Amino acid sequence: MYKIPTAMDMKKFICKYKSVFKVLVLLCLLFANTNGCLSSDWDFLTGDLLSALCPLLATTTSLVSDLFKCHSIEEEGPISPELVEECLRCGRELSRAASRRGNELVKSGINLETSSLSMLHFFTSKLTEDVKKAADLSHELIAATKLLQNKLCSSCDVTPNTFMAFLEHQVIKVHVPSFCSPLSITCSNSKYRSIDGTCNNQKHPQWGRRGAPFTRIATPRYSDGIYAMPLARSGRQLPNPRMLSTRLFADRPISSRVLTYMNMQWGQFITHDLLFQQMEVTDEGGIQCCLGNGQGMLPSEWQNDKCIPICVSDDDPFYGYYGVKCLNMVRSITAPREDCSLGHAEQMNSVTSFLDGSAIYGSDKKTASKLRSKCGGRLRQVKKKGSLRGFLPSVDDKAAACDLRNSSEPCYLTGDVRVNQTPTLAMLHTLLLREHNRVADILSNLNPLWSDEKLYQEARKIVIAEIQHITYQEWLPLNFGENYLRYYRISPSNLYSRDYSEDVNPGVINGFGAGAFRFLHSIVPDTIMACPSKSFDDIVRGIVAHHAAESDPFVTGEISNLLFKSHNRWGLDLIAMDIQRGRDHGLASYNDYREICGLRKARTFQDLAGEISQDRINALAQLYECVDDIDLAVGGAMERDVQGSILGHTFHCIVAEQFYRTRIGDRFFYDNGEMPHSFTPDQLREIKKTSMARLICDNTDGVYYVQKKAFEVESTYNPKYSCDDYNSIPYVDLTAWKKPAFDLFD
Ligand code: HEM
Ligand SMILES: [Ca+2]
Repeated sequence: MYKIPTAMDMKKFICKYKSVFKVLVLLCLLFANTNGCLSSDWDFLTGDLLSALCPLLATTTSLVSDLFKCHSIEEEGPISPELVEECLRCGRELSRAASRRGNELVKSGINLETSSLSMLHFFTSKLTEDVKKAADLSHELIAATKLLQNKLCSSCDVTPNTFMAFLEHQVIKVHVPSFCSPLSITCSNSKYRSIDGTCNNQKHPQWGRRGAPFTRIATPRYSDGIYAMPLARSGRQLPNPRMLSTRLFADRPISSRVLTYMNMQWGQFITHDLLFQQMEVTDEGGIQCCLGNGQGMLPSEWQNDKCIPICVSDDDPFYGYYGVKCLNMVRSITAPREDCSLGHAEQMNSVTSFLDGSAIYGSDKKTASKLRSKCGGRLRQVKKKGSLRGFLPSVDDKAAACDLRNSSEPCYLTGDVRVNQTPTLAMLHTLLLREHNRVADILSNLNPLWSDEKLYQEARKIVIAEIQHITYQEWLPLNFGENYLRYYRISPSNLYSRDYSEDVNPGVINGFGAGAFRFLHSIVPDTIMACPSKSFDDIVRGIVAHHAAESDPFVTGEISNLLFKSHNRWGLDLIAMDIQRGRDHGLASYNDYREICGLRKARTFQDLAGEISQDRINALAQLYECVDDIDLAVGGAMERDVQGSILGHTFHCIVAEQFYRTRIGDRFFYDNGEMPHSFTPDQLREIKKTSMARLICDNTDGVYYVQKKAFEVESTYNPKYSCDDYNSIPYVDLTAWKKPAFDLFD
């Protein structure tokens, strides 16, 4: 049933690294005493519940008490299957007790009622049933790992880190179906992508699917090796995220000279296609970690174990004025590992990792079906007076999904619940909804006998190809430079590419979603366009005329003080949240990522001089105790830009790696040739004519002129052209999709 490591295995392993252990033991002892304000409530739970729930594990006599002594290894038996099973059973009990406790806390009045409405919506975002089930299972496995660690480490010279290294080498597979069994997926030979991303990779059908754990390129730095928030090398707390935000990311938004607001908007849109890190919620509602109106931290006995609030100091330059001392923050949901093994926590991606239009079409079958009109291959849309084109449909229960002042305000339904974050994001969703229906109508005219299903799938395939083309042909080279595309061999090909590899995991890298890509929060301009009185076309015109902010460590107060404030006077700090989120996910340090990205690992702050300016090095040295402590989100943001890119070396490398995997690991990538689902050469040539400007021209009523490069501001080098000028803004002719009448069922 189990692949159980033997005591001998463990002893050999421990003995091999004995000298290292002695040093680590000291660190381990330090860790044990420095949990402080950021610890999860593990101690509380184990203290109170363990002896009641798990008498076997609570006893002080260890079943494997002599395991780590380095003599007479031959006499030792294997770690008993009973121990592992007992850890699993208790892990389940403990995590269920923790979730019951979470529900009770909300029911007893510790809820988010006093937050602004939009903040409340943010923290109460519901999990679908299957996502919740997987998240619950991962809690059980994490708790079981922790119990095993406690048991094995309690009476011996072993630290959390060495325990994890041991697990890594001797993975304890849990093949007890009642606890966890690896997904078994049967794939058909479909010509189209599945909605949930399964079966894209035929060798690893689970890769890139909705609900998959994020992939890692660096070992995590949880302080207990498993799930506890990271600490500084010294064992003390890492610097406060809000302090880092105010000291290093000044509120001084500088306009980008070249990039439009649309460039920022596309970035957020493709982010939402690639990943979604949902937060833990209870069955009774969102988790509150602060005293009602942020005036302080809840005492630990009232805090949910998933709380990771951000403390704010009394002299904070903004919140100090309002007496705010605590910003709510809750841990991301976690996923079981692909093989169900015990080990450190992995966070869950609750959308498909592929760049596959999941934000438009949904990542699960139920949502996908709800979004379809079931006629002519179209998506559901609503009509408005005075406009020939459709708009996004509304959710059934608007008040539950949106922050509304009155019920006539919109609250949209799309493939992604984050659509309502800003009006300009909803605008982009609308453009793509219209594009789908426009394409479906043309295909239907060309092939009147095609079924709704065939039209939907073909239109979806074309729209996804357009999204991929715009991203890889226009957006990536503009933001990260042509060199980067060449270096990673993902430059647009003349026609087909043949680079698909079923050995490349298309999953989203944890350090990309919880670190590197979030740096682009700095290009959010200070006026987030929120003008419901403007017409749709006005918003589109505005978005290609307005500038994005410069990509630098200066960010607008709109997101560093006022996020989700709605009618309140203060909101959240997205920069502090990005830093705290990186810690929540146990992301390796900036220094570790430097090394992965080919730079020399810094031993002193001064070693950063090649990438970071002296004044920023000085600021970092004042805030962090040790160069190894620097968070990825902070160190990466301080680096000078790589030539031709809006990112510094380390972020650039992580982002490049991600877009490489997103392309090479996607069997359905639009220009893959010689596959049963590949576009014909005529079709692909047409797809490659598309552009952001064309997408705007084809899906608005009254936008007649657009600059050719819509992600760049208008200039003499990038002038506006008429939408009717098909030479300057080429048009995608779909006649290549006309099939002979007998060709109905391919
Ligand atoms: C108006 C603009 C934007 C707003 C208001 C916004 C807001 C947010 C919020 C509230 C989160 C969740 C934070 C957390 O709980 O940890 C988030 C996550 C994220 N944002 Fe943004 N964002 C914006 C634009 C962008 C842009 C332009 C990019 C990149 C090009 C970006 C990349 C990300 C990434 C990678 C995540 C993590 C994925 C997720 O779970 O959503 N965001 N953003
Ligand atoms: Ca996706």
